[in-house]
Amino acid sequence: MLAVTQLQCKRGDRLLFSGLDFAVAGGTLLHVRGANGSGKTTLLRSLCGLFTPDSGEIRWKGEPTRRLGEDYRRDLLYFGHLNGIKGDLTGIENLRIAATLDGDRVEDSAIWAALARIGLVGFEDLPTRMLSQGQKKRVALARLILSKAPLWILDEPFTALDVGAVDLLETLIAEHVAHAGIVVLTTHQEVGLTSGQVERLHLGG
Ligand SMILES: Nc1ncnc2c1ncn2[C@@H]1O[C@H](COP(=O)(O)OP(=O)(O)OP(=O)(O)O)[C@@H](O)[C@H]1O
Repeated sequence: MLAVTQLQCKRGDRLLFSGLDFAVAGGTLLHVRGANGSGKTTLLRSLCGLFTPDSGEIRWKGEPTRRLGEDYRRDLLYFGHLNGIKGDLTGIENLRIAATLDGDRVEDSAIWAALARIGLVGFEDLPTRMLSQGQKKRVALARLILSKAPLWILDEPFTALDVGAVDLLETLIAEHVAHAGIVVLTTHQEVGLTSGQVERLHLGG
């Protein structure tokens, strides 16, 4: 479903990777690994169309992603280093806006339920700038519960989460893969799955 051929990325004069080939089918977790600076974030941003590779092709359902444009972005949920959470807005408002931007119609009751599942009962109506770092991250992660996108691209999603939130995120990832979704992620920890495939890609030789 997601296929990369002969991808090459440079940052300045530094060649991060070249000739990168891989394909990921539904029901698969692709764990991208490599040392600090090996290009993991650059690869994930390339997959999302946020960074332009020097050469190579990224295809989704057989079509080049640059040609699919919006049709690809609708199928994609990207979770980057920045939470993408607006501090002046409440958790409810943030998730409502995120869903609208993703092109999803989501009922408010589903947003309240997502925030409850992620452990934010009682914090739904506070401006998110009043939440702790971990709580802000939980608001952002609630997007995973609400999203209908088949492709999740998650860059270090476990950072700043406590044990309970780590367990929940592992469960969400496992459920997504079990429902034939694709997860591409970078993390320094192992992620267990109850069903589906785990594949590994190592950057940096
Ligand atoms: N905006 C930028 N301009 C120039 N070089 C950059 C830029 N962003 C990243 N780089 C360089 O590209 C290389 C790869 O960075 P990238 O963030 O993709 O690595 P990473 O494997 O995700 O690292 P980490 O594990 O530390 O998060 C690094 O050497 C970094 O210095």
